[in-house]
Amino acid sequence: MSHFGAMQNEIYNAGLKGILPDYPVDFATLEKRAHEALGPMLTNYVAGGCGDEHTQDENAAAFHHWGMVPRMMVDCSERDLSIELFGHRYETPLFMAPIGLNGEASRDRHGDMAAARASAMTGVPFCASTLSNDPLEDVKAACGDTPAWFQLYTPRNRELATSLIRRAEKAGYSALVVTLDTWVTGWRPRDLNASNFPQLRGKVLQNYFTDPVFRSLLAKPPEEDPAAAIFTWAATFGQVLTWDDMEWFKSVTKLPIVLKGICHPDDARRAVDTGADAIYCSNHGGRQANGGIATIDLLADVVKAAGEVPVLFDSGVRSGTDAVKALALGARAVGVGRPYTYGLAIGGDQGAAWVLRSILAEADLLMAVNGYPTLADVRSAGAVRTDR
Ligand SMILES: Cc1cc2nc3c(=O)[nH]c(=O)nc-3n(C[C@H](O)[C@H](O)[C@H](O)COP(=O)(O)O)c2cc1C
Ligand SMILES: O=C(O)C(=O)c1ccccc1
Repeated sequence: MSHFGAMQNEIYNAGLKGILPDYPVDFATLEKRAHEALGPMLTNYVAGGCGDEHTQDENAAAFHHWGMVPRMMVDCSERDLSIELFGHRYETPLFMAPIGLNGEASRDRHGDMAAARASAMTGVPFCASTLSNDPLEDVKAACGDTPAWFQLYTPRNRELATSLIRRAEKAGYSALVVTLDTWVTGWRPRDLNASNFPQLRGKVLQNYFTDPVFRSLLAKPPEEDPAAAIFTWAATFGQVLTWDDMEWFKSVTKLPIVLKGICHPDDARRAVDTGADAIYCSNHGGRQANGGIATIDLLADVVKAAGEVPVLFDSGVRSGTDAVKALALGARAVGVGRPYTYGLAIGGDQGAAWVLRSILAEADLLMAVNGYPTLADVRSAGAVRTDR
């Protein structure tokens, strides 16, 4: 039964002894502090989105036109925020979305390890990105007892793709999240104006540089000739996937397959028909396609089309309230993206864990005051669109 809301009393009680929190609990202050810590180049990359960033802004803003109706005289002195996914019971309905730049976000440049430790501390599962400053084996080990998932950017070279999948299986990841929406990078004015793309400067490529198949493609090891290794990475990075590829994924691994980037109900149905174990409704935080619709506004139709297949969600979640709204609209689990990376920037593992705990505390207390003791109650209460 949930204890997440207890963070509130801990903060007030510490205040009685004159101790203020080290980190903020609201997104606006968190973002401001993180941008100061990251500096302009990394801020451009993490905070930036595609085009004029309208889709990215809408992702967060659209939560405001969804509302929930409180219920009274319900015993919700205990709340249960646990969920079942891929045969495992998780204590929280959150997960840490894959963020390829975690490695660079923390001061020691081992932000993937710090994110993994935050996962171990909070029980919020970490979806480790293919793009990482530390190899996926080390990252998994740092997740402790909390299950972790591996996000795959499918290389054009299938032998390399297979090698990454085998490594993820061997390391003990319990799901494979295949990202569909980023075989080519969206048009990102902030990065373009600064002429800076971290991967092309050799950042976050350690999963490739430590891979035996990748290394076999090189004349010299990456340690000796990093420029050639980066060139080889760029040449193999972007594989366009089609529905026919599902057969290959199903043949190559027994891990549950999650398709990330699904926003259309027809695509959700196709994913189910071709054997996806979960659907991940996301527009990549508005970083890939501009001119899109806030993902939260598309979620309910994707959930309906997915039927019994669980739907994961991200894009624009900034608070516990946002998370509860996504759960009310049918998400099985809700991905926190930029907020935890900002936590890494201001306080490493402690900072990321603080952000996750704040979001959980707000969600728990919202369920308490709204009279929703379980996530089944949240879902049956639903969310109401207020602008129509
Ligand atoms: C800096 C950054 C790097 C990202 N890297 C990846 C990645 O490596 N793989 C992936 O599938 N998604 C990646 N994403 C997308 C996130 O998984 C998630 O969909 C997005 O952050 C959600 O939007 P939000 O953070 O605004 O809530 C990245 C997002 C950001 C901000
Ligand atoms: O920055 C991103 O959102 C991201 O995931 C990515 C990864 C590799 C190439 C381009 C974008």
